[in-house]
Formats: sequence, C-alpha cells, structure tokens
Amino acid sequence: MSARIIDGKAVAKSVREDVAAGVAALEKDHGFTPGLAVVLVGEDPASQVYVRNKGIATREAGMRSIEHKLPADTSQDEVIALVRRLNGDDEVDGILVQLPLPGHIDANVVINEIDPDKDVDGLTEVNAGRLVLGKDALVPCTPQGSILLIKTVMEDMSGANAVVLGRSILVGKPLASLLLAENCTVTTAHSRTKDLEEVCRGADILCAAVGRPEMVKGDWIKPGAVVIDVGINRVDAPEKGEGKSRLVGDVDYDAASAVAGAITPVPGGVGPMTIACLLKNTLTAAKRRRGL
Ligand SMILES: Nc1nc(=O)c2c([nH]1)NC[C@@H]1CN(c3ccc(C(=O)N[C@@H](CCC(=O)O)C(=O)O)cc3)C=[N+]21
Repeated sequence: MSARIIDGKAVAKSVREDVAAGVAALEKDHGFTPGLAVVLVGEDPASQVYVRNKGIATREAGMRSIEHKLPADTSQDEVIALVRRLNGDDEVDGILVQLPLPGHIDANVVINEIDPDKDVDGLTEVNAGRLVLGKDALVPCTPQGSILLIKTVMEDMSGANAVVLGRSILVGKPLASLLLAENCTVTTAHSRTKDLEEVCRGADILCAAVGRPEMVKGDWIKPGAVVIDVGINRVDAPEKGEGKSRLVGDVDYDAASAVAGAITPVPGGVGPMTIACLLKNTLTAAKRRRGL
C-alpha cells in the first residue's frame, strides 16, 4: 500500500485565501487593514529568507507588513524597547520576533514582553497557559498547521492514539495540548522514552518533531497511520553534485509512505502551513483586539 500524500502547500494556499477574504471583509465592513510587525535581529541568512517570505505572504493576504531589521549587536534592552513600542502601536495587530536571537539576548525575556493579544506566534507564557486551559489562545503556528493537516484526512480524531515525538516549547508541547483538545489519547515521547519504537508503533497519529534527519523508520509506523513530519533538516546531497544539499524530515519518507495511510512530505508539508497559520493568527488578533 502507498500512503496518501497530504499536500501542505495546497492546504496552506486555501488557508491563505480564506485569510485574504477575511481581510477584505474587514476592510469593507470596518475600514481597517491588519498589520503584522516582524522583528529581525542580526544577519542570519536563513532568518533573512524567512522574514522576506513572511513579508511577501503578508502582503499577498492584503495585510500590512512592518519590518524592523536591527543589527546583530543590538542590546536586549533596545529590542525590548522596540517590542514595547509595537505593543502600544494601534496600527500593529501582530508581533513576531524572529528566532533564534543572537546569543547575548534572552529570547524568553523578549518574547514575554509581547502583548499576549498581539503574540501571533503564540509563544508568550499567557498564550501557553490559555492553550493548556482550553481558553481562546493565539496558538503556535506549526502545531496549529499540523492539526489542520491531520483534519484533511481524519474527520474525527476522538479516541485515536496520538504520539508526539519531541517536547519542545515551539512544537511538541503545544501540539500535545491541541491533540488532547481533539480528544486523542496523547503520548509525548522524547529522548528518554523507553521502547520508543514500540510506542511509535502504537500511534494512529504520529507527529515527529525532533529535528533528527530521517530518524523515524518505516517499521516504527502502524499500518494505515497518519504521519505528520514536522522536521525540516538540511542534509548533504552529494548525488546532486559537489556541495549540494536537500531538505529531509524527521521521518524516512520512502519507507514510511509504504506503511502509513497518509503522510506529509518535506518540503511541502507542515512548513507552508506555518506561514499560513501566522497570517491566520494575525487576522484573529486584529479582530479580537477590536472586539469583532
Ligand atoms: N518567531 C519565529 N516564528 C517562526 O515560526 C519561526 C521562527 N521564529 N524562526 C525560524 C522558524 C522556521 N520557520 C519555518 C517556516 C516555514 C517553512 C517552510 O515553509 N518551509 C518549506 C521549505 C522552504 C525551503 O525550501 O527552505 C517547506 O517545508 O515546504 C520553514 C520554516 C518558522 N520559524
């Protein structure tokens, strides 16, 4: 059997179209346009690409993109001062501080300065608390996108065994909370988990978010399972030529897709959903801030 391929790019496109329609409706009915502020500190090339892509996607959805690029030696206090200014700026509905930050800046401190109602990454303590308590949170984008992808192939997750591989603050922990909210029986597995392969083999929904290239093998997967590969790892690809690289997930895709019922590819799976959900959160934040 060969797994159904979950087309993250296509689902992301449809989410972005919905957001664009929502933005247009806000303009028409209420006369305002949501704005997303992105803060980038330093010149990390990968981060520059992400920030550029976010700006393009934001404008494509009809929203305003406000970009703040600060030099690598900007002090933590200066970054905090900027975040506070954006908190107080009524034209700004969402704030994203691009991670990672340079080593001399404590990301935790900076992130928690963001007004929780503008925290479109869902990374503040307030939004993490809201998520766990089942209140209206701004939900972290990658886990939110993962849930949307599962829903395209599974109508009802109720009672399903969901295994999340990885316990990061960005993905693993919030994803486990979201799966629980969908009435799954949730196991969070990690580097200390005993009999990891056996735990994975019990999963009706297996989400891999560990950042280890192709760690999950085909025989770890229950036949027919839904496999969500959150990993984006760049590995050498000498077969493509000297010095070339390619992207792989945390799952051995070829082996897994022979066993799974449905699977997300890398690239083209969860990645595109992250940006789509960022736009979705920005629209949500803009509406909630105005009591709509
Ligand atoms: N505050 C903050 N929020 C973030 O959400 C955040 C961040 N910092 N720092 C960096 C990571 C990384 N990230 C990605 C988003 C989309 C793709 C994506 O669309 N990837 C494409 C492939 C892109 C390629 O070809 O390189 C795909 O998987 O198909 C990847 C990675 C968001 N991040």
